[in-house]
Amino acid sequence: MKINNDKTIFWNYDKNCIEFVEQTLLPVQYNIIECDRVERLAKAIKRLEVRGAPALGVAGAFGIALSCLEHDDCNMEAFFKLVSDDAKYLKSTRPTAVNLSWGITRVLDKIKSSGTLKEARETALMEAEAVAREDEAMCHSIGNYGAEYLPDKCTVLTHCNAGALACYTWGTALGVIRSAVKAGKDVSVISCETRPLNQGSRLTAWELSRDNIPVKTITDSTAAFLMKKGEIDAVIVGADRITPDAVFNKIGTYMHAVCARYHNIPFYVAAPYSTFDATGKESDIIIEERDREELAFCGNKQLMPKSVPAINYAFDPTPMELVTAIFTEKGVLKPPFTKDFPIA
Ligand SMILES: CSC[C@@H](O)[C@@H](O)C(=O)COP(=O)(O)O
Repeated sequence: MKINNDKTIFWNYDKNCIEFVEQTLLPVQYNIIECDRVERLAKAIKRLEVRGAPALGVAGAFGIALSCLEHDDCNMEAFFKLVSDDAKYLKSTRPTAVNLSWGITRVLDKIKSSGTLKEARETALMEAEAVAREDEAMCHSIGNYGAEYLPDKCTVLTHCNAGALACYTWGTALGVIRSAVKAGKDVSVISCETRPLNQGSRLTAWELSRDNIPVKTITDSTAAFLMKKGEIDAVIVGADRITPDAVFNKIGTYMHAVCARYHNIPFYVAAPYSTFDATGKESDIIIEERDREELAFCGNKQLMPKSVPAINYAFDPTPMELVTAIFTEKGVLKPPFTKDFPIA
C-alpha cells in the first residue's frame, strides 16, 4: 500500500480541488479522492469517507472554498446566497459534530465583506488553510498536555478513531498517545472495534500499527472485562461536541465512561476548543441516527432478520461527572468543567 501523504484532507492547488483519504476503504485500500464539487463533498461526509470532528471542521472550511469556485457568472448578492445555501446543505450532512458547522461558519464569516468574486475565493481558501494548519498545531498541543497524564508504562483504551484520520493530521486522543510515545513513554493501546462501522478496528489499529505503537483490537463489549482484570490504566477518547453538561462522542463512549468509573480508571477526553459548544445543552443536541443497513449487513452478509428494525445512533452523551479531565490545546480542564467553559 503506497501512502504519499500524512494529511487526511487538503487542497490541491494544481487542480483547484479538495483531496481526501477515502476512509471507508481502509485498511484494505488507501485511496485519495479528488473532489471538486460541493455535492461530492456532502456525499463523502454522509458516507464517512471523511469523518472525525476536527477533519470535518477542515472539510467544511475547504467546502466553502469549493463553493466559492463553483458559483460564477452571477452578481455578488446572488453569489453570497448560493454560497450560504451550500453552507446550510453541508452543515446538515452531520448534525452532532460541531466542528463541521464551526469550520463552515468561520470561512463564511471571513468572506462576507469581499467586494469581488476573486477576493471571496482567495479569502475563503486562505481561511480554510488557516483552519487546517491550526488544527495540526492544536493536535500537537493537546498531545503534549495529555501526555503528561500518562504513566511511563501504561495501557490505554480508546474508542472509535480520534487519530490523524479524524483530524488534519496527528490526532486528538491518538495525538496524546503519539506525544507520550515521542516523549519516551511505553504506551500500548487497546482499540475498541467500534461497531457498527468499525472505526476502531479499521482505522485506529491501522494508524497505530503504521507508527509501530503496540495495539490490540477488542470487541466493544470486552472493555469492562479488561478493566476488571486490571489491564487498562486509562481511557482516552476524542469528542464530537462538548456542552457544559456532556461530552458527545461515538456511540459506546458512555458505556466505557461508566465502566471506567466503576473500576477507578481515569476517563480522559482530548479535544480542541472548536469542539466546545458553550451554549448547548445535552437534551437539545440532535443525535445523528444512521441507516439500519449499517447494522443489518457486514459487507454483503446479512446479520439480522429482514423484518427486525434497528436503533442506530451514531453518538452518545457522557455526563461530565464521569470525565476525569479534558485535554485541550490551551491546557487541561478539570472538574467542575462549567468554570471557565471554553468558547471557540
Ligand atoms: C478527533 S475525532 C473525535 C470524534 O469525532 C470521534 O471519536 C468520533 O466519534 C468520530 O465519529 P465518526 O462517526 O467516525 O465521524
